[in-house]
Amino acid sequence: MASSKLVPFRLPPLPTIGEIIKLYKLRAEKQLSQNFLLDMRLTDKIVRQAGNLRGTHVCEVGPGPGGITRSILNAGAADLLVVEKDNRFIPGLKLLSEAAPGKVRIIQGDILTYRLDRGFPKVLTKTWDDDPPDLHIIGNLPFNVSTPLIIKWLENMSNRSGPFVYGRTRLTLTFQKEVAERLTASTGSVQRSRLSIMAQYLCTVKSCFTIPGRAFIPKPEVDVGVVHFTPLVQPQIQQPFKLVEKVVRNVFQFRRKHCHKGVQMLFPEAERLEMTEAMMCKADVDPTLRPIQLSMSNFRALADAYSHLCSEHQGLLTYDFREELRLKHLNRRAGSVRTQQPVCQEEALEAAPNGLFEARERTGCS
Ligand SMILES: C[S@@+](CC[C@H](N)C(=O)[O-])C[C@H]1O[C@@H](n2cnc3c(N)ncnc32)[C@H](O)[C@@H]1O
Repeated sequence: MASSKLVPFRLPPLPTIGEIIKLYKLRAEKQLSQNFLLDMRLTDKIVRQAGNLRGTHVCEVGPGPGGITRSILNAGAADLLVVEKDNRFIPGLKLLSEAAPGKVRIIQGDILTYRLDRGFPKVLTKTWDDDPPDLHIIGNLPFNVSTPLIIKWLENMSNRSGPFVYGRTRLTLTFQKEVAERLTASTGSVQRSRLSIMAQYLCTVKSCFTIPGRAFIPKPEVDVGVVHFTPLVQPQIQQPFKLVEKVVRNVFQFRRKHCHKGVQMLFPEAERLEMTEAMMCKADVDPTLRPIQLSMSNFRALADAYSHLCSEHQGLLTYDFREELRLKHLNRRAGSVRTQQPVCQEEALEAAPNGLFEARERTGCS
């Protein structure tokens, strides 16, 4: 931990966030989904969810006018790296950096591509089975960035790359409330989805609190959930991320049907029924359970059984039923050109193997 850990720090009096917004004419860009938090009690509350920040290193993603940034500094962070895409916010962030000399590093860049594995000193690194490192990531990002970002970071977590080269780096992030509910949903809950399994097999995921939309300027259409992630020492599924993602995506394909329907789509049409039966038997999972009723140990058993089948059947791991469907459709179309029969996408779906037709019944993103 940095030596400033023991020295309490408070920012000197500064213009309020509202005044900063006026001073630098920081009108929120609707197309960038910018919504600002001006209430320091709320920004302090978000930052408290990360735990004790005294003397730690922090990366804040999307600081904007700097409300959360101030709370992080007041919480005693020794080193704060902020990554902000929109250059209009840089002068306001520089003002903050001058008020906290030597503590703030400003990067104007995109967090989706920024190399966080190079952003902090290597001495911070802890081994994976040790306690988490003195490094936290905190951010209130637009929803269209926070979801792809957490998916990317979950994969980084499983490979111990990106921000996880330092060990089990903790994350405190905001999401649209419905996404926060999916991330934390337990077995049987209607919010249980692909995101629930992917996040929970790798981390302890804690729903911290909800911020009503009216707390933001301008007010978004939705409420916001604050979620805290701590990577697990032992992931609950011991298979490569891509394999787990494939199994979970296929199972949730038909979220209202029995889970074997989604499992079927992991296999080429010719062997579909036989291999689905083999997989369900090996996993010892009741094929009539709905995807939301499957526990983490059911998903672990399914991923292990699929991995076993992939080791016995070359090419299975790369099989994608959507590609098979696409080729089938193209062949039919070529045939119809020859015979002057019109063929449309609807007909291709009707002719598709059992299950694909039901794909059209899917509700929302799982
Ligand atoms: C919802 S606003 C929140 C601003 C501030 N954190 C707050 O709570 O008031 C999101 C911020 O993230 C920034 N941002 C959006 N996409 C980004 C990206 N890909 N990388 C870094 N910053 C991004 C926006 O410019 C904006 O400042």
